[in-house]
Amino acid sequence: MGVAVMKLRNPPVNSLSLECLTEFTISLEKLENDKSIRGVILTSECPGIFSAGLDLLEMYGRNPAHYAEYWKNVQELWLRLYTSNMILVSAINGASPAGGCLLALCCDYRVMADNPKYTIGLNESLLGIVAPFWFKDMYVNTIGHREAERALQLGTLFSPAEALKVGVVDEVVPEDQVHSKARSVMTKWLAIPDHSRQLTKNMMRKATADNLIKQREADIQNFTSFISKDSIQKSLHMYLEKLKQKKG
Ligand SMILES: CCCCC/C=C\C/C=C\CC/C=C/CC(=O)SCCNC(=O)CCNC(=O)[C@H](O)C(C)(C)COP(=O)(O)OP(=O)(O)OC[C@H]1O[C@@H](n2cnc3c(N)ncnc32)[C@H](O)[C@@H]1OP(=O)(O)O
Repeated sequence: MGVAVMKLRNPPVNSLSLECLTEFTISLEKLENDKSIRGVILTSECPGIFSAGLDLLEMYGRNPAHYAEYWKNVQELWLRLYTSNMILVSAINGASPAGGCLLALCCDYRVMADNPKYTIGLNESLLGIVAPFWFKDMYVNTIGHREAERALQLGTLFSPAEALKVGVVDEVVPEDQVHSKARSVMTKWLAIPDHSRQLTKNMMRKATADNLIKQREADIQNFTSFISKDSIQKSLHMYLEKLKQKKG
């Protein structure tokens, strides 16, 4: 039926390393250019984890040129996903913090597994960093200004039930039904003529995408100088240590 399933596989936690981001973008571009493909189901092959988000090791202890290169690729993936002409449905089968949530938010429909261990949200503030304006714009578009304002400041990671209530996801289903539900949602969306759906999607998303497109270079500079600050590097160091200590 012209549907591809993209399974994220970058063990152990599907963090979006530079290599992973690049491969993701290339795969998406290939699918976009394949006229037989009308929809993509985005999911994960890592048990219990959709994606741990951006790779912290790409943003810690590197040089400014690396940060700039990394951020350019993060922007590129986001623009491709957010403005895709294809129908994107995410089957969120695990934890989905920060950049993981970003991937899901780019989709047209989000189905999440009903497992309270899995959380989703833009938790950047918990790391001592700030969600960039285009992450924020997409959050506002999805859950509204008030909810986004609160969730961004608190760095809220929502359980599936909370995520459904606030609108971060569209549907929560038993874990063993995530993929079948994503497929049935896709079937419904495929019934809509592509041209009208695509024009409508473009109308809804263009202003948000253009907001980044018109200031991509400045956004790269902002990221690079922000992430290079000693205080921010210290926060990331502490966060990475906390992740290590969690293991005991
Ligand atoms: C006003 C001026 C503003 C200017 C602003 C300009 C720009 C904005 C600036 C910055 C924005 C940058 C945006 C970042 C978005 C992000 O995505 S940041 C990443 C956020 N991700 C997280 O917080 C997730 C952290 N991870 C977890 O919570 C857990 O690992 C997990 C995903 C829930 C899985 O838990 P589990 O118990 O299964 O595994 P472990 O915790 O034991 O992890 C295994 C292994 O993996 C390492 N790891 C985990 N997450 C990441 C990651 N995101 N990147 C890299 N590595 C990760 C973890 O450290 C373990 O490693 P090991 O000890 O070496 O085995």
